[in-house]
Amino acid sequence: MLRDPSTKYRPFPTVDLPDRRWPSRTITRAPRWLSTDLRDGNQALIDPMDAEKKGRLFDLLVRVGLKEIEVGFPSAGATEFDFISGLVRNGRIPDDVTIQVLTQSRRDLIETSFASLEGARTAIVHLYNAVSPAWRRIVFGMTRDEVKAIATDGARMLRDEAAKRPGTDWQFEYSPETFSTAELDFSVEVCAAVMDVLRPTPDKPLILNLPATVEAATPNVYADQIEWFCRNVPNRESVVVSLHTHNDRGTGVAAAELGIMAGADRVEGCLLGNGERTGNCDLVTVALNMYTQGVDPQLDLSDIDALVNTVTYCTNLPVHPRTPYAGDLVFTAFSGSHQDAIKKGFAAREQQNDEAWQIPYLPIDPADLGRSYEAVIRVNSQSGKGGIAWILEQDRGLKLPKRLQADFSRHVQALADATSRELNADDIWQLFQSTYLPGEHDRFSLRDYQESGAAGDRLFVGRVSVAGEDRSISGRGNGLISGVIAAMSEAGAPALDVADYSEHAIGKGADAQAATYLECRLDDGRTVWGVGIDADIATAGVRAVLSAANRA
Ligand SMILES: CC(=O)SCCNC(=O)CCNC(=O)[C@H](O)C(C)(C)COP(=O)(O)OP(=O)(O)OC[C@H]1O[C@@H](n2cnc3c(N)ncnc32)[C@H](O)[C@@H]1OP(=O)(O)O
Ligand SMILES: CC(C)C(=O)C(=O)O
Repeated sequence: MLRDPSTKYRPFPTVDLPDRRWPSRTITRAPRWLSTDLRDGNQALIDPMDAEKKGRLFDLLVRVGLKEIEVGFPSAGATEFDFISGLVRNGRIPDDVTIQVLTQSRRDLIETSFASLEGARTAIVHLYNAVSPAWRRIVFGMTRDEVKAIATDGARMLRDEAAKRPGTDWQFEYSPETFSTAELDFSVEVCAAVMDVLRPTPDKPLILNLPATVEAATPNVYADQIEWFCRNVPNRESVVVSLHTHNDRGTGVAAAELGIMAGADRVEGCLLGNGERTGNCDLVTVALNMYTQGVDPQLDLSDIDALVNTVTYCTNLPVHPRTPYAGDLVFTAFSGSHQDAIKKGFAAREQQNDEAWQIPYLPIDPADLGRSYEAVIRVNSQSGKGGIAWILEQDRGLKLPKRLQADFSRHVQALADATSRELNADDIWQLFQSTYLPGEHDRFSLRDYQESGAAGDRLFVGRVSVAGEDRSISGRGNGLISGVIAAMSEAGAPALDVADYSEHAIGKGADAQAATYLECRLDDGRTVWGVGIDADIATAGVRAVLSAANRA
């Protein structure tokens, strides 16, 4: 890298718009969406989609609720042409969906584009040519007027081809490609010239699509450009202002959002942000960002995993696990303080009277996207007691008292450090069992027992195995637990002083079990926990005493 990058790269000029209004606006309704997955997305793939994949993706886009779908570049070749004409011929386009195709401003390509749409009920033909100084000089070697003529010549060809096919309801889109790096007044001049040819009206508007073909500035600059354009384009009421951002600086979504605030009506992009280089605007993210502000995006993203599966199958591109909303890990917390807050959030939600979503660290309810709460908390060496307790509660129905959570989390931490890997629910359950529940290496294990007596004076008589040898023991107490503790001293267990006791049911009905948690102090000042789980609540208590005795 250069020590002084200014010798090679220049700062992007700002727009002179001191009375800009977009910064104080908010997004209050969904824009018109145009999916270009099958065109801009497709042209950026290592292996462009075949007809089967294009068909699958088309069906997904329809299911999601996209009403305008750019289905390809018909003049690119037979695969494209046949797919598009096949959609039309085979009646695969729902009545409320309009397909769109892209073409350069060349007669043969425009004729091919119209031919691919033969018989369509309605269609949008999208014409483009680059207008910025660099493209004028480098790509076309043309003056401003010559570049404007590419656009107007193309517009005339669209008009004439459409006139030959009155059976189709034609709409037109014009993109001054490289808009965001062109002079604003020149973009307006070219668009106005195209409008002069196509003569749009408020009832039959022209879509003027303003691409950040290569993202070159902060998104506020793009918003200024859009607001400036909206103010200066003639007959604004006869124009649908459309945005087409790319993500070269990582702000394609932000630019689209600010562009909507700046007055645009329509947004082009791809599901999950596929597209040239770093991608197009990610429509899923823009839509769900709106959703989290309480605005209906008018897209159905309620099965995000199915969407991801289809998109990855069709594009053969992976989705990064941290991709907003759609990545595998975006609803998962590994770190202790996040887990603690999420767990508390869910507990608080149970007490809440309304539906308002306020779970720390989760900007959206995973369930709204068809995701379960299972993966919300996962455990590794960064995790804390709250997360571990959550997993035991979700997976096993155990509601550990707080100090037991802390006790157990030390064991989990030691295992996570020793293994240097994530611990799944099974690992955690096995560790819990080997730490607190009966096992073959226990000194004390319960064979059978009986209890008798009245309230306040209970007699426990039982048989326990002590280091492999069966012993009969008995003890009295004002309750069963104290009776067992008294009996266990006959078996050689250390004195246990109960500091805390709690119990709860696990599950419901005939299969329900009970869990008992016992915190005991020892004579030497240490604290040990005992846990008992049994179908019978009294037996769960007895097991908890033996568990504590074993751990003592
Ligand atoms: C920003 C975007 O994403 S634009 C969309 C880009 N998508 C694609 O290119 C995918 C499909 N493209 C293709 O299949 C082919 O490129 C085709 C069929 C369009 C054209 O192929 P070819 O005729 O072989 O030419 P090629 O792609 O090299 O085009 C370059 C020529 O088109 C000219 N050109 C570029 N854009 C335009 C335009 N919008 N209108 C008219 N001419 C144009 C160039 O100046 C160049 O002309 P030259 O040969 O006189 O120098
Ligand atoms: C053709 C236009 C809309 C385009 O894809 C771009 O500029 O990125």
